[in-house]
Amino acid sequence: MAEKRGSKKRSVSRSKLPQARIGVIGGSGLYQMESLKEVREMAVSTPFGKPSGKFILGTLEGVPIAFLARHGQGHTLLPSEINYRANLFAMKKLGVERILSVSAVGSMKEAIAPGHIAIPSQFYDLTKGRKSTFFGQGIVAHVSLADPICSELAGIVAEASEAVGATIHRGGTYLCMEGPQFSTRAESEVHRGWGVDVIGMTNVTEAKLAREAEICYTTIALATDYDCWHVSEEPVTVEMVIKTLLENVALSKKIIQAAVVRMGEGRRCACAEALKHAIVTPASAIPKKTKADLKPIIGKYI
Ligand SMILES: CSC[C@H]1O[C@H](OP(=O)(O)O)[C@H](O)[C@@H]1O
Ligand SMILES: Nc1ncnc2[nH]cnc12
Repeated sequence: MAEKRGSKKRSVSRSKLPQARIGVIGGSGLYQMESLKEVREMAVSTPFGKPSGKFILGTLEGVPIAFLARHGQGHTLLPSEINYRANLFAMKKLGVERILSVSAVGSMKEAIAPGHIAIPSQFYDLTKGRKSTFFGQGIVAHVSLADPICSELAGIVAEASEAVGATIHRGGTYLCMEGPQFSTRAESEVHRGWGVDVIGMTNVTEAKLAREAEICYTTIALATDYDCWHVSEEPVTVEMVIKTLLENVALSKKIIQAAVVRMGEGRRCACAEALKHAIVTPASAIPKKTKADLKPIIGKYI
């Protein structure tokens, strides 16, 4: 069922959209979730343009899920081409409260071997000028990003990962580069010197927008390679990444399933109220159109 816009078409209001509690963003190698039941596809419109593709809505262990492949179903979008704002806004519109983000990453530490799962707690942003805020257009807000990952959700994922037999690394820093090229050896050495744990090209932008949308966010990062710093490994190639991904995609699906059954209904974390003291602009000064566009995000505060 596609959501329609325009004067001649009937628009579907947010309250009529099926409300999914958990969002799953699939990265490289994860384009669908066969275990979903009662599945249907939905195109969701946003004031920021089109998401990466149609959402797959369904249930997992009875819990409503919204799944989106961030690079598109055929992996047609570069990390820099992804419309992160549309993806996250659509998740909010669909009623998502928690996002599990599955990603391929390069490992910057010997101990994080290919095939291991990292659940980072921090990001370092080296992206270049991506659109990574919903604000502007007459409304100013500054959310806290000191702890960009929801520790409650990350804890659930860590427990779930261990339960399905994954080797996990809790905490650490995910450096998000712009890409699409992989790092030079010099960059890789510098990143290691900074104490970075894993490197990827997508997650920080999602985490920033999730926080603005008051959605809990955690990364399930599958280490696929040692980037290009490791003395006894060849520099990373797409072939290397895909091979490790294909060997481990079933593991990430098991982790998602085990995590979903461990999630209760309510949220005790601060993510749910991230905007409470963040909006600077008084409601009376926010342009009408901006208010209307951002209603799913700011509606409860203005
Ligand atoms: C296919 S290798 C590089 C590619 O893989 C990661 O994608 P994702 O985070 O969506 O799993 C990395 O960020 C790059 O986009
Ligand atoms: N080495 C690497 N650098 C950036 N993104 C990646 N995704 C998987 N491996 C990566």
